[in-house]
Amino acid sequence: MMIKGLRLQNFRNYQDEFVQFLPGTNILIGDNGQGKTNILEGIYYLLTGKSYRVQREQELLRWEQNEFHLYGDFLMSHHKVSLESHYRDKKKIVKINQVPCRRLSDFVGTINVVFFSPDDLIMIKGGPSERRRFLDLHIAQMRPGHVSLLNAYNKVIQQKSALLKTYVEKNLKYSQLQLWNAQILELGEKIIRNRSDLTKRLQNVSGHIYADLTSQKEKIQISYFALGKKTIDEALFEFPKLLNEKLEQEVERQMVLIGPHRDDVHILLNGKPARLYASQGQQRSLVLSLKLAELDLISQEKGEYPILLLDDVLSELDRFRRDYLINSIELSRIQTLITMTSGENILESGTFLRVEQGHIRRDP
Ligand SMILES: Nc1ncnc2c1ncn2[C@@H]1O[C@H](COP(=O)(O)OP(=O)(O)OP(=O)(O)O)[C@@H](O)[C@H]1O
Repeated sequence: MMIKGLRLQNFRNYQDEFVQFLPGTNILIGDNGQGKTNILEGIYYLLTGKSYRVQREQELLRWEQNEFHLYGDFLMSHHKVSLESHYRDKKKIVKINQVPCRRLSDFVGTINVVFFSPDDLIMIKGGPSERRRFLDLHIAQMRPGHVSLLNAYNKVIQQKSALLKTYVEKNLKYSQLQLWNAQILELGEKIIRNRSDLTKRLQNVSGHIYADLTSQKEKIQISYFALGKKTIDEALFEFPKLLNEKLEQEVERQMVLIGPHRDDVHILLNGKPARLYASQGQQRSLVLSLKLAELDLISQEKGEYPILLLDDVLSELDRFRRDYLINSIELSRIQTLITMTSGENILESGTFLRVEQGHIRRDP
């Protein structure tokens, strides 16, 4: 998969800018604060309907503007695909080949992307929601139905939470909560299965990569930890019982205590929780292994590598890991867009694109 061109209108610090990309490595080079990351963010938003950095589209609007447009030309299996995203008045319209899509899930995953930035270290040290987000974003690209599933599930959780907050005051009955539990069970089971399937595949691939990165000296184990149970089979078997057992406690605490919205991914490094014990360098290696595994899994399923976006990553890796990453990209001919600050001189070959105050030009 590759991106051939991108037009940004009123997106972040871009007024109206067009940029062409070539196969292989494209290096976005410039001083701090010129708009390098904004380009990657635009591509990521165009392909996933989400920003990697912020929750609200409002922040993506160029200051003082009330609408933005993004247009991208892509290649997938030698076919041209054009994607368009238009945001105005809190509404977004997305088009594939000029045809509007009704739902986000109709276009997410058309062209795949893997984003890697230093902020991703939060996947290791941050809370469970960061790890769930990583899984969900990957699954959504592979199985767009996962987006609808999560939306439906989150709505049910919100409705049940609202009911729990007024339960005593309105003198409600358990049977009313149990109606929501039936939906939590049905949707939650599918979410758990999707996430645990992906985790197993990630474990296989990233386990090998991590071992390679550490000359076979260190070992990682990754497993999906559902409903606080040791195995997925046990969690799914106990799910209906747990939902019933926790009702009283849920009423007392006024929150939904059982379901995949509280699950986690356990990452063990040499048998110990990475969240507690991994050093900075080990965290970087872990995230690098997971990202490379993501690339691999997408290519296994789609028959082509996704587009890789690397934001300020190379300068953070030591020589060995950087070379490992660059070799993997070059060997697999993955189209990669890399941001680099002027003067870093980490990469010598590739297409250089100079970014200066919201303007992009090809560097000779
Ligand atoms: N909504 C917005 N409207 C206009 N300009 C914005 C908006 N959001 C951010 N900017 C500007 O975009 C610039 C930051 O762009 P970006 O994050 O892409 O920088 P960068 O080139 O990647 O820098 P660094 O090397 O420091 O990471 C800043 O100058 C910021 O003021």
